[in-house]
Amino acid sequence: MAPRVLVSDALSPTAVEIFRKNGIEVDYEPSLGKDKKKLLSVIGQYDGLAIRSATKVTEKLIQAATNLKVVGRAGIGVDNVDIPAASRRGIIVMNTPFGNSITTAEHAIALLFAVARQIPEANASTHAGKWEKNRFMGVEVTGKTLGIIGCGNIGSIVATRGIGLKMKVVAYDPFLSEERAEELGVEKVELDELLARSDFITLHTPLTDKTRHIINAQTIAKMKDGVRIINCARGELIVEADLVEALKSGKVAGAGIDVFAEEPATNSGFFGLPNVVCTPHLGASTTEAQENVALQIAEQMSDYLTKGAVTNAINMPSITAEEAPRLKPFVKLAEVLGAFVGQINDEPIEEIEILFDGSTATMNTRALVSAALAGLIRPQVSDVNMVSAPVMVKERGIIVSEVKRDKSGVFDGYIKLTVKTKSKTRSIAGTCFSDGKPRFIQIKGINLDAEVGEHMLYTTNADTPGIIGLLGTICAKHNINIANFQLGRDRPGGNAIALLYLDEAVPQAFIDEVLATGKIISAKPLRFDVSA
Ligand SMILES: NC(=O)c1ccc[n+]([C@@H]2O[C@H](COP(=O)([O-])OP(=O)(O)OC[C@H]3O[C@@H](n4cnc5c(N)ncnc54)[C@H](O)[C@@H]3O)[C@@H](O)[C@H]2O)c1
Ligand SMILES: O=C(O)CC[C@@H](O)C(=O)O
Repeated sequence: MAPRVLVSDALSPTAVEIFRKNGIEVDYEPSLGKDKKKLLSVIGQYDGLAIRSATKVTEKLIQAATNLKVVGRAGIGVDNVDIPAASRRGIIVMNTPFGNSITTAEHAIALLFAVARQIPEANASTHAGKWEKNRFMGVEVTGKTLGIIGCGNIGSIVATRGIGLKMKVVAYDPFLSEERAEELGVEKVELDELLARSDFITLHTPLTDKTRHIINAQTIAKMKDGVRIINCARGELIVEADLVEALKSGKVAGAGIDVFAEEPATNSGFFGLPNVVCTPHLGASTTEAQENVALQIAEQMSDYLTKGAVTNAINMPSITAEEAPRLKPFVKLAEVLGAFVGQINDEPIEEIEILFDGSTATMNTRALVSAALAGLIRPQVSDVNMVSAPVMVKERGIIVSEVKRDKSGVFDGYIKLTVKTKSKTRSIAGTCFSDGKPRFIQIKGINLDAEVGEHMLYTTNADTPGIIGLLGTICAKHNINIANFQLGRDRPGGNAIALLYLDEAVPQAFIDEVLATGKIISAKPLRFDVSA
């Protein structure tokens, strides 16, 4: 059955064409995002949800979205999506991080000029037949200092435009390297210095716990008198009441506000202030940007729903359409390795190390780590996947480390999982042969070569004669067919293991009987998802 996607905000119709071209059924309901009740009642039918900013993807919506696999944001900010809730449910959230950057940067520059020269007010007055030449005295931007808070994609473009306008550009961004700052021609400074030196301040950070209310009465007090502030990022970066106060007092000479703490903003302290230029979240609203983001999100969502390729996901490592087929058997391998340890383990896990040897070290190991964690945690939480597993592992306080190394043995490449609990360290390694099927090649440091089947039995014993006969006899007694029987030991007479691939699951009576012989130390029935 073709995957189904709902477009619940006003995306360019290009998105619909692309979904259809990719064999996806699509319902285009551009105002549904505003109708929470109706959206809630239909969301369960869809595999994908394509949105802009009007649709709020809340935990409640996610709970009702029983088939949802991907949320695609045609734009950058994903603060209208409850990402932890989506991750817990294994739903990928993707955005289009570059499609509207230029457009938004241009809007910031447009607002900067509009504020500097009071263009909207002058326009209204002129249209009204007044000729108030003396009322509108502006300021030049040439030679002025532009302070950029958040110098990522959009902030960097604003910086280059500012430099083109002969402004002196300073930037505050803890993640901006000195090299990048130099390359852009901006001076990297601390926040207080930016506040003290800037004639214009423009905001370009995402909304996070650290950036929320970054502009408030205290930070405004540190600014130059007569500063002008532009916000094309998110409304909640500013304590709006504090800025309104400063605009009224003249401490802040003007503001260009594209985004509001509450949107749609129908009532705001900014409204009616003559020194404020407002636009209704138009930063991304150009034909070019809307085409870009619609096209990109529809391609990305289609690639994920039809080929398993992951691009620009917020909560999952990327997997390109080209690498998806090569990676697929190794994703399965990582999952079954995780599932092996997850099933034999009976204590809380403290640490997990995932070693990538040889060719596997050159693959997309972040995706493989996610797959191993999903396999590991699935025995406890059945509906976990590669998106939700890392979140769940983190929530449980488990330390995960990844090691890569050059080819070290006979295999072109293999993956080894080592899991530490309070009392034990367990390890298992596996590889994929050219048939694309996973094989276990080492358990507890003991070499073997075991095909992975849906039903398996793992036993440990002291290396003594008679174990094959013993297990074979009990299988025969329970009428359970053995597809494959693998043995291994660390040394003659030492620790030995057996891994049986069976045609069906063993009942508890079987395990009791095996243990009652006194020759088997432990016996664990295992189950693996071996579907392609
Ligand atoms: N008005 C609009 O229509 C519109 C359009 C596009 C994007 N946006 C908003 O603009 C924001 C920025 O977009 P972008 O593409 O430049 O994102 P980006 O991720 O490329 O850049 C954000 C920058 O902010 C920096 N940052 C993070 N925390 C910070 C902090 N505490 N202090 C200072 N800097 C910090 C990051 O290091 C990064 O360099 C988006 O998150 C979105 O909310 C608005
Ligand atoms: O969709 C829009 O119009 C706004 C998009 C913008 O806020 C973004 O974060 O990309």
